[in-house]
Amino acid sequence: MQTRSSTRASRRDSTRRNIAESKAKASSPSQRVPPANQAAPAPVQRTPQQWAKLNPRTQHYEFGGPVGAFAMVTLLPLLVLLFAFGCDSSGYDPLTRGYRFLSDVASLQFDVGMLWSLITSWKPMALFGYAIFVAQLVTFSISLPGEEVEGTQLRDGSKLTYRLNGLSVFQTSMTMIIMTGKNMGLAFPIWVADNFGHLAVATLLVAYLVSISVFVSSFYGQKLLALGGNTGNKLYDFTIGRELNPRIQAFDIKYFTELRPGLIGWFLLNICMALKQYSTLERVTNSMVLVVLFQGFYILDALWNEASILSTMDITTDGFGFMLAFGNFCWVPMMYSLQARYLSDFPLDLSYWMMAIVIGLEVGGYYIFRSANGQKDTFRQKPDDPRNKDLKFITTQSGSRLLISGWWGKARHINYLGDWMMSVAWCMTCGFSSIIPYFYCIYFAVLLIHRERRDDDKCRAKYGKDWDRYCEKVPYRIIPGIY
Ligand SMILES: NC(=O)C1=CN([C@@H]2O[C@H](COP(=O)(O)OP(=O)(O)OC[C@H]3O[C@@H](n4cnc5c(N)ncnc54)[C@H](OP(=O)(O)O)[C@@H]3O)[C@@H](O)[C@H]2O)C=CC1
Ligand SMILES: CC(C)=CCC[C@@H](C)[C@H]1CC=C2C3=C(CC[C@@]21C)[C@@]1(C)CC[C@H](O)C(C)(C)[C@@H]1CC3
Repeated sequence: MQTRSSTRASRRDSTRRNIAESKAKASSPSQRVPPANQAAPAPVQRTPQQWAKLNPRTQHYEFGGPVGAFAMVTLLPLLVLLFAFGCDSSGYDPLTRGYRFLSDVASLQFDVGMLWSLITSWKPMALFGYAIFVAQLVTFSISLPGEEVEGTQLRDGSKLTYRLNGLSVFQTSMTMIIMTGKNMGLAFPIWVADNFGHLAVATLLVAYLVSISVFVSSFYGQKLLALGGNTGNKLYDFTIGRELNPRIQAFDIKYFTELRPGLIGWFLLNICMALKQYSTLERVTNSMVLVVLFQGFYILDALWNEASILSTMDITTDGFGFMLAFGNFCWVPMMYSLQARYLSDFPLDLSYWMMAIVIGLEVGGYYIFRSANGQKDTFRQKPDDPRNKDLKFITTQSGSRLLISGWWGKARHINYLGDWMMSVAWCMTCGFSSIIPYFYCIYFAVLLIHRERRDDDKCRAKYGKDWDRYCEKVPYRIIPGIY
């Protein structure tokens, strides 16, 4: 497995090479690359006909079309609220292990009056606190220095520049939060844990606000739209994302959202849950230590390897709409912190056997996830690297090469398998008494299976017969020999 510093160095080399090549090639204005720290490139003037050609109408729906979009905008937020307010540990239910409200819903004893009383008792302080958190992340993302790198080439020929300062944003915001909350002692994490539902509403409001603003602004000025988010159906386009790279000058809203509020918010909530457990138990259980460490490591790994996100479909292909705004502002912090939350309500110490299984799954999953992603990155971005020398590949007509040995010869998305194994390890830290913490690995399996199909469609459209040739050589999608 390659080391983290060599991965970073390789990315830096390739980024510099990209910038140098782009500068040399910059024959048309759209290929010009701005110097580091400069605002967004000057927009190229095009006629309305040229824009219409560049932004063709989307002909195919994904995610169940407008009906699916409606469900996403309404049902997913309700699900978050259900988990946030419903996981009330004061009752008892064998399946949900004490999460009373959920069992009320399951047994159809749901009381609308109860929901109304929740809405009317909502605490605006939660929105105030969350808004300060997001404003702080925006301020640090804009002001802290970081390496300037280019993203992949867009279909208008241009390349956008991104500033990689995720780790310094993380460190600085954590320091600020610790300094601010220090005088409050455990009162701060206890407040956060006790007001989880109110915070969930706040994240939801911010997600709606950001996605509505971005959707409205996509109709003004000359904007590059996402190929999949320009159907003309407003609800669908709003949900999937109409504009490809909404920006305020050099500040890229999609890039910021993808790696800052969700991941850092998730980390912070986990720490608060661990401190809440400490406040009631006067110690932290081994299960809580494991889940906070594992997820913290996953989050830091994502920030450390920040540049790799530039080639994911979320950045290169998908527009920025409600789905990504909601996913990152609300879904990731509120739903991904479920295990730590559960363990703060129902403390549990794992047996040595269970710890060994959980650690084994985490280490094995991380090894597959990181080395598969790293192998593809090195192969694509540093072709001369000696680590590539034994790898077999096919060359496609588009010029891109597809690996057919190493990790990418075992299954077409072996990296998803590693990611999913980690998700199972996290859920297992909660033992087997309740099904609630297992929501995460079940949802994640659905997300990854669906994502693999979308990526397969994208690659078939891009590579045509070469993709079929690749699929013949690497027949499995995610699990070698099984699926
Ligand atoms: N925790 C979470 O909630 C989530 C985590 N993830 C994780 O994010 C990571 C990134 O995933 P994702 O963006 O889906 O995409 P991948 O990192 O799997 O990359 C897919 C792309 O890689 C290229 N490619 C495919 N096969 C080959 C090959 N054999 N050789 C070389 N290049 C190939 C293609 O792009 P090209 O057009 O360049 O050829 C393809 O579109 C994954 O590890 C995933 O587990 C994803 C979603 C949610
Ligand atoms: C239910 C719903 C609205 C789903 C929206 C999907 C999003 C939650 C996910 C889409 C792709 C994601 C990625 C990550 C988090 C979840 C979302 C936003 C990611 C940032 C997690 C950390 C990884 O290391 C990653 C950087 C590879 C990853 C990128 C994709």
